[in-house]
Amino acid sequence: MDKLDKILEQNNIQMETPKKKKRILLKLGSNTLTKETDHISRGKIEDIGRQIAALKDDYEFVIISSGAVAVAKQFVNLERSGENIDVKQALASIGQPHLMRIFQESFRELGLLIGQCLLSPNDFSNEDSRQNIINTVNVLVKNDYIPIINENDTSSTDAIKFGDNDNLAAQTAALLDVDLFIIATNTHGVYKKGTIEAKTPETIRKVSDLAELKKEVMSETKSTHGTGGMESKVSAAEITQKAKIETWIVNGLDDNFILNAINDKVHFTRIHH
Ligand SMILES: Nc1ncnc2c1ncn2[C@@H]1O[C@H](COP(=O)(O)OP(=O)(O)O)[C@@H](O)[C@H]1O
Ligand SMILES: N[C@@H](CCC(=O)OP(=O)(O)O)C(=O)O
Repeated sequence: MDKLDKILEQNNIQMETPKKKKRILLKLGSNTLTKETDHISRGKIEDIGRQIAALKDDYEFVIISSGAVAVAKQFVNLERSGENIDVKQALASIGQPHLMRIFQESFRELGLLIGQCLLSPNDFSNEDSRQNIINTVNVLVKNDYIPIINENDTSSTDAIKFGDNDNLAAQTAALLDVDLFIIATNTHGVYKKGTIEAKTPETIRKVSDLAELKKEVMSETKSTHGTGGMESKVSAAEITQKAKIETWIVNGLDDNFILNAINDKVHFTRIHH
């Protein structure tokens, strides 16, 4: 017992211990951030900020945000086709500061502060890098800064090739041992395959068998900006499931999608362990 505890006990003073906040890792895909248009939606980023502000007494957020390539495509036309990997890397380099500017401006209006972290897949296999990521994020969060993470597309190409920001997000969730991993995409979670084909999509609401869930995924279907499709989201959930972290796949296009999922007001896929 330290000095302060002794004094408190002798004087029968009860100190309220601060409530431990739950940590949510929120992955935002390009489709969510563009609302499936050809430009980043400031309105969507504000919607996300408002929800984080509303939840900030109980939850702390770490964000993995795609969108660097999408934002650059809005106003840059590099010489060669945007489908070449090196051109996409250059687009990501141009788009990333713009993406962060939009986050910074929109979040600041809501009293939220941000920091940027760029990570590479290799970081997760290097013990020093792992510890450095944990340390940086912890200091940011402790000081009420929201870390906004993206892949470092200059040194690695997994995200822009395979949509592996889902994988990066899952690895980060496991590394930071978060309480909940939310993947925002453009569907109300994973639909039963037959119901997509019948054009009456029905969400698989609760699942733990990911091999079964994979069978429901249509592997060739990807949307406007998306790179990984639903397959990479289910693979990401395999990583978090092993780490005993619950994963939610929610529709980020809806307003208030985080609040509505937490309050069970919308359909989404909940993957438990
Ligand atoms: N069973 C399924 N349920 C829902 N979406 C599916 C399913 N199978 C494939 N998909 C496709 O996965 C897409 C989401 O992945 P993606 O386009 O990479 O989005 P994001 O940019 O959000 O990462 C959906 O728009 C849909 O076309
Ligand atoms: N680093 C890239 C990520 C690309 C990516 O994974 O996109 P998505 O499938 O929309 O999550 C970018 O910011 O554009």
